[in-house]
Amino acid sequence: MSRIELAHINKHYGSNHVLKDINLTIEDGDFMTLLGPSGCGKTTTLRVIAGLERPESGRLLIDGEEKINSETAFYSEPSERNLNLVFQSYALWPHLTVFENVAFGLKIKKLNSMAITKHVTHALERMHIGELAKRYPNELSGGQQQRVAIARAIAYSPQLLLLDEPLSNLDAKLRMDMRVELKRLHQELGTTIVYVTHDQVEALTMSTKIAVFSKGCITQLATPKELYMNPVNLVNADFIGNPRINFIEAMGKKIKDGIRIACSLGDYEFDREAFTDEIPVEKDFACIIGIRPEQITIAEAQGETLIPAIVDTNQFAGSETLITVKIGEESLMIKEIGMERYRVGQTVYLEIKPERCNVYAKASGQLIKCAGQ
Ligand SMILES: Nc1ncnc2c1ncn2[C@@H]1O[C@H](COP(=O)(O)OP(=O)(O)OP(=O)(O)O)[C@@H](O)[C@H]1O
Repeated sequence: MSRIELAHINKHYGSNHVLKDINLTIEDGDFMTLLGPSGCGKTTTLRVIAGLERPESGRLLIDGEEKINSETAFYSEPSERNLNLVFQSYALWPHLTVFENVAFGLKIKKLNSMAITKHVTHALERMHIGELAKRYPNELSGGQQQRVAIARAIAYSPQLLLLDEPLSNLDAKLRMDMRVELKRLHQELGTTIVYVTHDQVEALTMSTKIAVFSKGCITQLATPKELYMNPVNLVNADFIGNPRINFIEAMGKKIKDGIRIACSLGDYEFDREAFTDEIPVEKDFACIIGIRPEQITIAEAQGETLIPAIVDTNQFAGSETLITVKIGEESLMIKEIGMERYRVGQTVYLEIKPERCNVYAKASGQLIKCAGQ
């Protein structure tokens, strides 16, 4: 069992307030990813959990046991937290072989040699580096060393695994393989994993929950699907999704049971109603519509609710095609599965369904209507 509770954690480096009242509960068995751009406080949060940083205020509990209490100035040592850590810099013992590096922690736990061989072999195989067992770290590439570091952390079915950008040195294919392995490990062992990354694909593909960091704060805690579908503000909407979400400026009006959104798209007057519950805004307001590239559909024939647009570029991307279209001054990105179907300069007709749109208040940047409503 491993449940982690962070409450009101604040941390400064000099005058730099890097963690601003962090509150986060990581449930037993969660694969919790701390996601955000560089410098937003992800690693510092992980280091606080590990006991490598002391926050000035706040509490940390692991399995209900107090590990930090700033009020009583209590900070338990990293060795008392029963953690397995993998950092971006993997710190392998240079004088030990790969096998010995992975076996190191198991020897300290006093496992017999047969059990050690079994666990080490299995961990190396999981990381696809079984053939490297007899090599020394200086005979390995950065990516291979990184996988040895993960093998070392997972060798003894850990209950809690803290991983800081553990796949950063791997090429695209290996990273994908390792994502599958980590996800499988999580499913098989039910290990609680706290995973730091700025890579949204890693976050979306592996996590059960994602905490989005921005400038030392958590701005959203959600499942990958919730986060992708309904980012709570414009910053998160822009950060999640590749290709990026489209934003269209519009005017919003509060109506009975929902919202009316209107804007000019070239010569077309876009004016739609959407149903939603509470709208926390005044009657009329400036807003931004957010619509994902795969949520816009293209037709070749005209229709009353379809918006005329001109194909500007086509990007063939294997299984899908990315199309940019121009509507007057507006440029939109659309994603279609399959080969390119339209030529540059061709007039096409777009369908934008209001129920597929997120609507954000322009002034605050906050979500006021979710897609799916
Ligand atoms: N030991 C330190 N001394 C001073 N400032 C630090 C120290 N460690 C981190 N910082 C600063 O704290 C802030 C948060 O850093 P942190 O490493 O937590 O960010 P991050 O989100 O993990 O970024 P990255 O993805 O680049 O690793 C940054 O502004 C960073 O420069």
